[in-house]
Amino acid sequence: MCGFVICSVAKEPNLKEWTTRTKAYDKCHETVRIAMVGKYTGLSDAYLSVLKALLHAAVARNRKLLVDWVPAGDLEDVTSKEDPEAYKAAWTLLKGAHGVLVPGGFGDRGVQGKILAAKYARENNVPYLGICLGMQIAVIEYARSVLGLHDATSTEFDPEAKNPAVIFMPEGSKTHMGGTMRLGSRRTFFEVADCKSAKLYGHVKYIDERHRHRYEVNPDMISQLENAGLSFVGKDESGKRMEIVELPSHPYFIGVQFHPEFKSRPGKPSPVFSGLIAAACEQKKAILLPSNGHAKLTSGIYSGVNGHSSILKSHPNGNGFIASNGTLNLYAKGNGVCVDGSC
Ligand SMILES: NC(=O)CC[C@H](N)C(=O)O
Repeated sequence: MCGFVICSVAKEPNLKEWTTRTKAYDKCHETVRIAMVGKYTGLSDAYLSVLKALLHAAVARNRKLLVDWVPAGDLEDVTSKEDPEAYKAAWTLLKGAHGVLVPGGFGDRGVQGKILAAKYARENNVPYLGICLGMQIAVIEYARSVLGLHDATSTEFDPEAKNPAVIFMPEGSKTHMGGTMRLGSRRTFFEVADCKSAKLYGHVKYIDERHRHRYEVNPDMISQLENAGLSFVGKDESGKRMEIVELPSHPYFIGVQFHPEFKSRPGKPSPVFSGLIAAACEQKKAILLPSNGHAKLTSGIYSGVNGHSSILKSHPNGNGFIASNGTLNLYAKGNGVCVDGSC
C-alpha cells in the first residue's frame, strides 16, 4: 500500500548531473594533495564532513583528491626525540602537500604541532585553511611569531595565560558543558569587500554558516594583530566577534570560526574549500614549473611530485593513507579510488 502511494507520486529521479559528475571524476587523473593536520587521524570518520567538503571542491575543480593525514603531535619537537621516524614522516607529508587544512578540535593535545603546521604554511606561502580551532591556531601562531608574544595562547589550553590571543566567550558557562556552546547557524558580515573570502562567497553582504565553539579570538588583541598584517574580514552582528581572518599578503591563508564543511554539498562546494583547492592547484603548478618565481618560495621543501619514500609510516583512518611500502591508497572504503601515486 505504502509502496503504491510512493510510486504514484514520486517521479523518476533525475540523476544526469550526478552521473556526469561521477563519470568525469573517474576519468580525472590530475591530483591535488592536501595535508590534514589533526589529532584524530587514526580514527575512522573523525573528520568525515571536512573530507567530504574537500572532495566536493576537488571534484568541481576536476582534480583527484589526495589527503595526507598528519598527526599533529608527530610534528612536535618532542616527537623528533621520542620517535624520529614518525617525526620525519609527518614533516615529509606536510612538505609534500599543495595545501594545509587544520580542522576543528578541543583540548591541548597536538596544539603545538598544529601551530607549527600553520607557521610552515604561512612562511612558505602554502595555501592554508583553518577551521574553528584551526582559525584560533592561526591567530595564536601569528601573535607568537609576528607580534613576538612567545607565550600567546588560548585560555582553553592555559586558563592563566598572560597573553590570551583566544579567550572564553563571555556568555558561555564554565560550569555547564552540555548545550552551552555557541551552536548552529549564525550570521557573518563581510567588513572588507575586497578580500578573498568575500570574492569566494560572491560578494554578498553576509553569510550564514554553522558554529560549534566556546572560545573566540580576543577582541582586545585585534588592532595589534591587524597592525601587524592580519585582516579580520568577517565579523558577527556585534562587530566584536571575529568570524573570518585572512592574511592579504599570502596566496591563500584563511581561518574561519565557523564550520563551512557542514553546508558543503556535491555540486555546490563550500566557497572556502573551493578556494583552498584552487590555491593548492596553483601551488602544485608553481612547484612543477620552477621558472615561476612563486616556486622559489617552496623550493627545497618539496621532494617531488609524490614526495613520498618507502619509509613513510602509514596513518590509516579508513579514508586514505600511505602504506609503509610507499603505495598510496585513497579512499580505500570506496569514496573515490586511487590506488597508487600515479593516478
Ligand atoms: N569546534 C572547534 O574547533 C572548537 C574550537 C575550540 N575548542 C572552541 O571551543 O572554541
